[in-house]
Amino acid sequence: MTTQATVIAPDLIPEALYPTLNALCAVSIDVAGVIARGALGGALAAQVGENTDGDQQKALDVMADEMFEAALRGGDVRWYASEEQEAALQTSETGRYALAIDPLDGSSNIDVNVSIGTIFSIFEAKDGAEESFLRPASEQIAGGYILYGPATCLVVTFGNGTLQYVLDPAKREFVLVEQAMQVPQTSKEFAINASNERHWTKPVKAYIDACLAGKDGPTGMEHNMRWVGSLVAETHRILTRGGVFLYPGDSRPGYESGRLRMVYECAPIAMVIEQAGGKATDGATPILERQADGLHARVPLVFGSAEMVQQVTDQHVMDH
Ligand SMILES: O=P(O)(O)OC[C@H]1O[C@](O)(COP(=O)(O)O)[C@@H](O)[C@@H]1O
Ligand SMILES: [Mg+2]
Ligand SMILES: [Mg+2]
Repeated sequence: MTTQATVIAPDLIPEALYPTLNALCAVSIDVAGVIARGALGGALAAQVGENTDGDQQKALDVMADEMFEAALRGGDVRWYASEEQEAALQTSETGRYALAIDPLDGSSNIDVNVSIGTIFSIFEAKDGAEESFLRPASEQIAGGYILYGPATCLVVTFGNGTLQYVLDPAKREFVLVEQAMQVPQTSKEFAINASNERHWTKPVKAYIDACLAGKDGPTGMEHNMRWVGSLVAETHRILTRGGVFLYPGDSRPGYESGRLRMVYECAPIAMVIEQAGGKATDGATPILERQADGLHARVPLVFGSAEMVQQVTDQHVMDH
């Protein structure tokens, strides 16, 4: 596999982070290549194990993790924390950064040819692995994702707006297409796994009931629903045309804090969304004010158009 990529418009990327971002991009092009070959590349969705969270590990989850870890070794990343590995690894003696990654997000969509992605979060490294990641999400210095869809895109923020790059596969170049993505302030679209309805809390049920009531309800407008099952794809849709996404805590055992993990899913998605003028909360508190108490800790996630996220918060406040 090649390890070269070029990210165009490097002036928008902090110079010290460029090599790390470039390494992520190079691997993502190879991952995109594997995904594009689908079944021709073997059984990518075959179950090969279980991760710490009890999730099935698919062949592509493990392959992507190995590819990112190998490419980052010996570079500027001192601590590497992955969804697919129980503990963080030291990948260099002196590297300046701590990088957390969901190497393959949306695993249940691998075998159905639906968009999947990679999510990453970067902090300045501290002396220990855990202290590098278990800190307020507002201390991230970069957050982003790569979406493996009909087009492969990189969406990233360094704390100064949200940038979008699209891969030109023939040239192995990520080309800047948007310098300041903006989440529309409101929308008609909501995203939630409705099969969990009977387990929801009162405020979540009240908010979704209001959406379902359409123009006869308190919002006075019709709504539409989407659920892809890949957080990266939902985020990209919401960044592009607005909407709200909810993965709340519910009453299923193990789902008290929802399904999504703070360090390598919720924190970077929250940073990308907030930098684009949207909001991301746990239902009440901004995700960027929260800090995980474990590498794989979960947190309820509500994000998207500012007005819609505020309505969910209002429901939670009313319920107290
Ligand atoms: O299975 P559900 O309840 O629809 O959950 C879907 C969510 O789980 C995830 O697949 C979890 O991520 P992984 O695939 O990385 O484990 C998200 O991408 C998605 O939003
Ligand atoms: Mg994920
Ligand atoms: Mg994953």
